[in-house]
Amino acid sequence: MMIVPELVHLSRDHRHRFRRVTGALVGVSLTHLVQALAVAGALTAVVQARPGLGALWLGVLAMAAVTRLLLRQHQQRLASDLGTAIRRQMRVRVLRRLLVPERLHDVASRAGSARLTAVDAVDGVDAYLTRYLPHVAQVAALCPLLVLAMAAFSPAAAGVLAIFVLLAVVAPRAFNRWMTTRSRERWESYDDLSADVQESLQGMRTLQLLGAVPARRRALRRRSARLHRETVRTMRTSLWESGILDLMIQAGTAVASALAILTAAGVSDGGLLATPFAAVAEDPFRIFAVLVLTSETFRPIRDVSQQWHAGFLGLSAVGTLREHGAFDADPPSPAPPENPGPDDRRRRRASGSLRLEGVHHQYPRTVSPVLRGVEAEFLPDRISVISGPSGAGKSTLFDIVLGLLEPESGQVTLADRRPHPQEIAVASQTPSLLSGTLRENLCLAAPDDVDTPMTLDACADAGLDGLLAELPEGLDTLITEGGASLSRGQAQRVAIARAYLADRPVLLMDEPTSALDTDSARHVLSRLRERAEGRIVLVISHRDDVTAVADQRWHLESGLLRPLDAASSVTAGPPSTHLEEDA
Ligand SMILES: Nc1ncnc2c1ncn2[C@@H]1O[C@H](COP(=O)(O)OP(=O)(O)OP(=O)(O)O)[C@@H](O)[C@H]1O
Repeated sequence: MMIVPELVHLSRDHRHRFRRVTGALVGVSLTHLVQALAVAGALTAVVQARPGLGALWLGVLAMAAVTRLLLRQHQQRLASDLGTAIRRQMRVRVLRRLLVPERLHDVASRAGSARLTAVDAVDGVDAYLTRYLPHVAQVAALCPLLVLAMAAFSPAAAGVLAIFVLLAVVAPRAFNRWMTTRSRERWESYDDLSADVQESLQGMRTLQLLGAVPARRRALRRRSARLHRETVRTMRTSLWESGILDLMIQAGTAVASALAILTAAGVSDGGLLATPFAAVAEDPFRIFAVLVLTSETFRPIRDVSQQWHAGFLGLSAVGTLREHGAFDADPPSPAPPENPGPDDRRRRRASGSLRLEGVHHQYPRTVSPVLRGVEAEFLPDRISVISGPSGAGKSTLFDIVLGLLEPESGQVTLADRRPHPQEIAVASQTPSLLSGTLRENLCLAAPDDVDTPMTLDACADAGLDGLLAELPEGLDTLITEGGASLSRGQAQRVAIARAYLADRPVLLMDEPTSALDTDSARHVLSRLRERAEGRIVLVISHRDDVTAVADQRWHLESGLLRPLDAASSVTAGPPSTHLEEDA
C-alpha cells in the first residue's frame, strides 16, 4: 500500500467528510459480511433439511443486497462531495502560486504546464483521495475486527489470516520507491506533451504560414509515443503491487480455509485426519462461516487493490502539486477593510492622483534595467498618453501599475495608498476573450448591477453598436475561445467596452485604436473624452489621433518617463484628495 503523507494530511483537513465516506464504505462491506453469513446459514439449512430456516436466511440475504445498493449510492455521493472540496482547496492554492508577478513574468515557465498542474494534476489525485485512501482506512478499521470474529470460530485460522493480512498490507511497500520514480517520469512526459500541444494550438496560424505543421506533428507524435511508453512501464510496475496483494489474498484464503476445516474435523473426531465431510455434518454453520469469513476478511484488501491503478496514475502528479504549493497551509484570510473597499458595488471615481515614485525595475537574466527610477503623477479627469520606442518598457510600466509585476524599488500609489487591482481596468491590445456569449465577455469584470442598457451604452462608446446591429442574437451571440470569431478590430472594441463596464477609477489602454479604421478610431476617441470624466486614463499609443486627445503627453525611453509638455510635469494639476463615491 502506498501512503503519500501530504495527501493523507490533505484528507485530514476534510476529516468529517472523509470519515463519512469511510463509514459508508464500511457499511457496504458489512452488508457483504451479513450476506456471506446468510449464505452460510442457508447452506446449513439445506444440509440440515430445514426449509423454514433456509427461507429466513434468504430473506436476510435479500435485505443485505438492497441495503448495500442504497449505501453504495450514498457512499459515492459522499465521495464526490469530498473530491470536490479537496480539489477546490488544492486548485485555490495552486492558482495562488501561479498567479503571482514572478510566475507571470517568468519567461521559462510554460502556460501548458501551468494549466496541466491546475487542472489535470489536481483532478488526477481525486481517485487516490476519494477512493483509494478511504479503502485503506477501511482495511485498518475492518480487517482486525474480521480477524477477531474469525477467532470466535477458529483461532488457528484467525492467526493465519492475521499473518497474511499483514503481509498483504506491508509487502508491496517494498516497491514504493521504484513506483515513485516511474510515476514521476511518466508525469514529466505528460507535462511536456501537454505544454507542446497547447503551444502548437496557440501558434497554429504561424505554424501554418511557415509550413511547419508536419514537423510539429512529427514532434508531437514522438512526445506522445514517449508518454505511451512511460505509461505502460508505470502500469507494469504497478502490477507488481496488485500481483503481490493477490498472491497474499489467495494464499491466505487457501491456508486459513484448510486449517479451519482441519481444525473443525479434529474437534469433531479427535484427530486431524478426519474428512471435512464429517466436520460439515457435525457443525455445518461453523465450517461454512469460517469459509465465508476467510473470504470476507480479504474483501477490503481486494477492494484496495481494485482502486490502486486509478489512484496510482494520479500519484504521478504529486511532485508537481508539491512544487506548486497544493499542500502548503493556507495563509490567514485578510481582515475586512475598515472603509468600504473598491469592490463595494457603488460606482466610484478617483479624485486622488496615481503616482509613480522612483519606480525601478530590471528583469532577471537581463543586462540593464528597463525602468530607472520613474517619477510621474497622473491626474483624474485627464487622458495621459505614453509613447516610446518598442521595448522601452511601456507594457512593463502598465504591469507594475496593475500589480502584476513588483518593481525592484519605488512605489505606485493611488490617492496616497497602494492601488487595489479592482480599482484598475485594462483594455489590452490583444485582449483575452473566452468562449461564451458576447455579454459574458463584456461583463467579465463588471459589477453585478450592470444591466443591458448600460452594456449597450458601453458598446456604443466602444464603437461596437454597428456589429451588434448585424448580429441576430445581439449580446447573446456566442463567440469562440480566443475571440477567433471576431476580427482584430472587433476584439479590440470588446476589450474597450469591457474596460468601461468594469467601471473603475483607473483605466489603462494599450494602443486602443491600433486595429481600428480612421472613422471608428475618431468615434472611440471622442467617447473616451466623456469616459475619462472622474477617471485617470493612461493610454499607450504612438498614433497622432490619440495624441491629439491627450491632456498629458509622456515619452518613455532609456528607462525614463519624461513629460512632453508643461501640463505633464510631476507637480502639475489639482491637489490629490481621496476616493469619492458617486452613487
Ligand atoms: N518577462 C521578461 N523577462 C525578461 N525581459 C523582459 C520580460 N518582459 C519584457 N522584457 C524586456 O523588457 C523590455 C521592455 O519590454 P516591454 O514589453 O515593457 O516594452 P514595450 O515598450 O511595451 O514594447 P512594445 O512597444 O514593443 O510593446 C524589452 O526589452 C523586453 O525584451
